[in-house]
Amino acid sequence: MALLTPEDLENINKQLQEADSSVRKVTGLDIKGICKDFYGTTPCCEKVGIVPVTSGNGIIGSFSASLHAITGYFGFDSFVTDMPDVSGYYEAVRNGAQIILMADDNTFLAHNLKNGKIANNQPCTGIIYAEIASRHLKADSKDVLAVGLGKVGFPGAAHFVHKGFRVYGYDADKALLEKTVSSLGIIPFDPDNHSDNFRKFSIIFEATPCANTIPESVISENCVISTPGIPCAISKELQKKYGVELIMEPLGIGTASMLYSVL
Ligand SMILES: NC(=O)C1=CN([C@@H]2O[C@H](COP(=O)(O)OP(=O)(O)OC[C@H]3O[C@@H](n4cnc5c(N)ncnc54)[C@H](O)[C@@H]3O)[C@@H](O)[C@H]2O)C=CC1
Ligand SMILES: N[C@@H](CCCCNC(=O)[C@H]1CCC=N1)C(=O)O
Ligand SMILES: [Mg+2]
Repeated sequence: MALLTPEDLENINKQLQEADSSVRKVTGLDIKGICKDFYGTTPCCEKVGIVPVTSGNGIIGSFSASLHAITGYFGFDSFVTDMPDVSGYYEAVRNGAQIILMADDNTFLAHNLKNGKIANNQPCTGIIYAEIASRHLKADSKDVLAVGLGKVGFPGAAHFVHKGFRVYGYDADKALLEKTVSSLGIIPFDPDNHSDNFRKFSIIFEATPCANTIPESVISENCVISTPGIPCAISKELQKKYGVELIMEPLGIGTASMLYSVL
């Protein structure tokens, strides 16, 4: 399980603002606009209780504080409980939380106590990053390259398929790639050796825990790389050389997707 580090979360407000302006450039809408349009919901000051959780690797420095900043950015009224775990959950409900946000090492959830809706960060992240990329105003075709088909990547690839895109997919885990090819009907495509069907993409989606997974050969001018994967899927040089519009942010876009999906 790739866990966030406090370094990933530094200047979360700045990272969120920069990601928002990239989303606006690519789609003409900001993150709020995408979430509103996609989920058909809008926040009206729901109270969000953020509960730190000590299990497993324990509390991640600035994780709760980052969620507090993120929920505020999207117009929610939020608080972090003083206590963690069960006591924190009790404190959140007693203090009027309508939505609970909490994460252990495997699951990061949003639970709306009023309507019973619950969301998981992994599919919500894959789907919203795919949704953003699918709205690339200057896409040259409906072809998409999706690298990394795990708990975040698979739902993202599935979303592109449901939206009628032609998905070329790759995962280092051959068995997983095979499973995904048969279940989603995507086209297997290894970006590192594709001499047979050489091609470039204007929409690329990446969800792996590895750096530099997108080689120069598949990048087209002014392409969009929508990547929740940490660390970054391409080098700064390649990003500059091809005028790549990078949609990448460590926590906020996925959290917004979770929140809008439970309203
Ligand atoms: N930005 C955000 O909001 C979020 C980011 N993440 C990050 O997304 C990444 C993926 O998370 P999960 O899907 O939960 O992990 P996962 O382990 O379920 O999936 C990762 C997949 O990438 C594949 N992979 C690894 N190296 C590869 C390579 N070099 N080329 C192609 N495929 C490769 C693995 O075989 C695996 O199937 C992690 O870095 C995680 O930290 C996760 C949640 C939210
Ligand atoms: N229990 C800790 C939080 C652990 C979060 C682990 N999950 C991740 O790092 C996922 C969530 C989005 C990206 N990666 C705390 O309450 O401080
Ligand atoms: Mg995010």
